[in-house]
Amino acid sequence: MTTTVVPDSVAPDPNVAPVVAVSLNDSNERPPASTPSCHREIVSLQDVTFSYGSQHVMDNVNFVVRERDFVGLIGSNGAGKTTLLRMIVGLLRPTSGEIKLFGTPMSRFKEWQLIGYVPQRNHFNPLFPATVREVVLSGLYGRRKLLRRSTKEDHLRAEDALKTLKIGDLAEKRIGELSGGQQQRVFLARALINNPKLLILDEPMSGIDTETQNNFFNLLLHMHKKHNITFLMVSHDLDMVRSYLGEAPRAKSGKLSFHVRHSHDLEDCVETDLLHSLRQEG
Ligand SMILES: Nc1ncnc2c1ncn2[C@@H]1O[C@H](COP(=O)(O)OP(=O)(O)OP(=O)(O)O)[C@@H](O)[C@H]1O
Repeated sequence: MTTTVVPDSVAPDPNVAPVVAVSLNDSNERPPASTPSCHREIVSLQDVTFSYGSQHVMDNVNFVVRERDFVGLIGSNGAGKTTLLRMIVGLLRPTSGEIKLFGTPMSRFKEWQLIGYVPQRNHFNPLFPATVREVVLSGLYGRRKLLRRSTKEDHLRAEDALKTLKIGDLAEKRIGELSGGQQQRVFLARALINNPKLLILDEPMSGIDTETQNNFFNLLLHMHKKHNITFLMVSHDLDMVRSYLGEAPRAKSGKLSFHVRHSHDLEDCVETDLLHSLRQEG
């Protein structure tokens, strides 16, 4: 099955426009000499500047996301949050500056399975021709494997992801028939299927009811605290973000604010298979 729901390539649209990066805490820029091996640099933004044509969006953004950080990216409408996430997942190219992923410059980075990405909510036509299972499976295919056939192991992983997100009973439904909250679960399952180290979420809670939002957020916090997942999440729900990440941003860049909380729950650097661990916990 080769259904691709999330666009895997976007023509870069270079251009103009500034904002200044101000680090409020230089511990973000300079790790202590004895940084443990499970606190490595996951995303490094170095003087990242971006414009769409003549429209400046951001200028000289510097920031580092470390392993086990939960980073909340806050900013007003049009501040450039989605644009920044799209650069980090390789869908847009910075006008200037450099992005490194897991210590490797973006141009040489190939391990895209380490990154799960849930874009801003799409509104699907109810007739969109993909089932929930196909959408989840498409998370495995990556950029270079779009045309490969799915294996038995792929299907087992999809099953795991569906059960973890409690959407197993929706597997054969068309994605467009689902409610907003159900669709968000499907896209989180799609992002989790590769057992990623970094999850990038663009307003994952928008348009879903408060109870579902709380459940969803608690699931994310659990993954952060207990399963070593690093998060970069855009959210407009300031109360929810601040309740976990604190009032004060770690860094500011123009209209963008980065709130950070580091997980210290597990001090060893044990690797776990996220889907299996979550299922075992029920
Ligand atoms: N494809 C595009 N072409 C031209 N301009 C764009 C494009 N996408 C976004 N922009 C503009 O770039 C700026 C940043 O947009 P972006 O979507 O990154 O902001 P955002 O912070 O995610 O906003 P929101 O909170 O509303 O989702 C906005 O002014 C927007 O109008």
